[in-house]
Amino acid sequence: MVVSIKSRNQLDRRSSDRKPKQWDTIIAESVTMEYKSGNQRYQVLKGIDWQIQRGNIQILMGPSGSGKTTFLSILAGLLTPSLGNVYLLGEEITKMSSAKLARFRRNNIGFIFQHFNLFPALTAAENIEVVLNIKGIRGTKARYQAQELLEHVGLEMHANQRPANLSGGQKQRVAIARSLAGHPQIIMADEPTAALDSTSGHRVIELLRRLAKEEGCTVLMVTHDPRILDVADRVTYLEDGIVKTSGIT
Ligand SMILES: Nc1ncnc2c1ncn2[C@@H]1O[C@H](COP(=O)(O)OP(=O)(O)OP(=O)(O)O)[C@@H](O)[C@H]1O
Repeated sequence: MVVSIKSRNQLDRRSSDRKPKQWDTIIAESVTMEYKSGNQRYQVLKGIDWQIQRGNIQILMGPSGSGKTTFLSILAGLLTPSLGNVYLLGEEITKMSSAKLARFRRNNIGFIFQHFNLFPALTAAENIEVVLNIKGIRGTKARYQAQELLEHVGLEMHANQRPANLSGGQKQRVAIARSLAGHPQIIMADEPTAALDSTSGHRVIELLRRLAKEEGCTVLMVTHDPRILDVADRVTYLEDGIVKTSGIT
């Protein structure tokens, strides 16, 4: 896939340009992932070195099957790499026990997926309250914070609606509001605008931009959506299991 970007500054830099670790929210060191298929093993990720600085919006692009979702899942601590290390906010998540990692993810990462994953039986506000409850925020405080989060995404008037009564864009904004519960420092999103029409897509993109630029969240997105390039600080192009700086013009 050929995409255009405004400046070569958006391109990934090679490891010689790497900043000291304290500046980076996410660091991947030699990340390798092998899958097995019958007796065969094949490498989807081939020793990737990579990093993202705080407050950046980083986009991950690449052809279908190039390993974007696998890489995002490893960076999020949802998958363990075959080899290599991942550091989030200065902590090595690849060394954490599963309980510690689950706690770390809960406290620090907000996830946004293409298919919303909202609970259909719960209202927009309740969908957010559930996550707040998991994070130890309950009762009136959770109700208040859920309302505040819905205001943040412009959906305060829809707090009592169930997902079936919301448009795709509104559902995605509820999902974003939910991912912000507890103020995570990192937002990870897989195709957050893929299911949205142009207006809703732009609202979601603007929201993600505000989170990064006004609130210092680090946003990592897998996307094929060229509109997101307008707000991206950097674009990484993944191909054949490695990070390529070419292929983007
Ligand atoms: N659990 C798994 N077991 C075996 N192979 C897998 C597994 N998950 C992914 N793969 C394979 O690894 C490769 C990379 O998959 P991945 O989903 O990471 O790619 P992608 O770049 O996100 O693709 P797309 O843009 O189509 O979503 C694909 O060939 C896929 O079939």
